[in-house]
Amino acid sequence: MSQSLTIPRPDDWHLHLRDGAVLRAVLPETARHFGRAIIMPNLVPPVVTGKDAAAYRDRILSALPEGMVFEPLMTLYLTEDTDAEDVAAAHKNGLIKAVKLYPAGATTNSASGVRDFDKVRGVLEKMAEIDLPLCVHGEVTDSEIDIFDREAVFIDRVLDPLRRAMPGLRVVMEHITTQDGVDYVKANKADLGATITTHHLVINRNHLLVGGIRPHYYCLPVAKREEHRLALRAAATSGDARFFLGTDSAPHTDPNKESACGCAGCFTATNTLSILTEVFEQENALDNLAGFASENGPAFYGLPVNTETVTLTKGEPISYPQKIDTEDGPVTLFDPQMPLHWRVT
Ligand SMILES: NC(=O)N[C@@H](CC(=O)O)C(=O)O
Ligand SMILES: [Zn+2]
Ligand SMILES: [Zn+2]
Repeated sequence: MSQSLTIPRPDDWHLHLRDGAVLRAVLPETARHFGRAIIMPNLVPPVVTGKDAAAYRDRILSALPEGMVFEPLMTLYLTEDTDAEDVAAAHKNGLIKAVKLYPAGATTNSASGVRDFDKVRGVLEKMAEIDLPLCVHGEVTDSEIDIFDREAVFIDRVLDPLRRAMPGLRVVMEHITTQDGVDYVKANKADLGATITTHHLVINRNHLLVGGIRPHYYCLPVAKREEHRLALRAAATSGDARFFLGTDSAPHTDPNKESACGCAGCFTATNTLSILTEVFEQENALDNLAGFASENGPAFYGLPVNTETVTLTKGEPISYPQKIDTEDGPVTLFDPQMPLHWRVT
């Protein structure tokens, strides 16, 4: 007997589309299944001003194939020179849905991020006033902090003090990877949410390092111990509305991944929904998939749930490409190392 599940069309609350040839190749992979996505601004150079975001949105919409419907939800990259009035104007005219904070040096293309939090105080105060959420890459960058501890240390040293200093600022902890992240969200109110990626529900650090180093499992924040993966699975499938899907699908071409100094990022857009459904089924939580993938994100961002639906049908394991070709070179798709039985129809 075939089993099927219909949910509102999902959205991706953390997505990297890049630009140019890679944008053209990866955009359909997301637009096929997702209605909207929060578009990360870490281009080179980054999307800093309202003007940059408007131009990037136009490039995304021009890259969308005929007949596909997709709404990019734009963000601005917070720098120490960001102008609070420009942010407010871009929010007022509906262009942006969030501002993104990268601690300088924390991840791919984060060099223009924030070093001195005093310099962005004015912007954060304005955001609290106009109720514009701050999305945070939550890792400290201090060289003496072990990479596996950087999220937990960020919560204590940066995030918690920042939230205390900015009451009223709504924050999304992006791509949480630890029990500490889960606990911190749970201990707070609905003004704090967190996105969880597909791949962090599937891999732990052994997948990355045992039996040979696997560059396509390297992302930031780096996958942690198994107990943390289990905490993320519990949070994502729990039905708690403060947790929602942000795939962090982050394409890099193979030469940039399979390198002596490979880039961080897992590309998951193509098979994300099938993987997620498999995970929710394994956790006996198929009833909570709609919340995680389609409802909790819009609720946090104050947007309507998509009215269209997608149906997932269970059957023989599906096939999907190993790589997506782009004019800049191939991009390897995330391999969940398990058969996927749920097809999106
Ligand atoms: N997640 C990643 O490993 N990489 C992202 C940046 C980010 O989200 O930190 C990227 O832009 O490639
Ligand atoms: Zn990040
Ligand atoms: Zn990201």
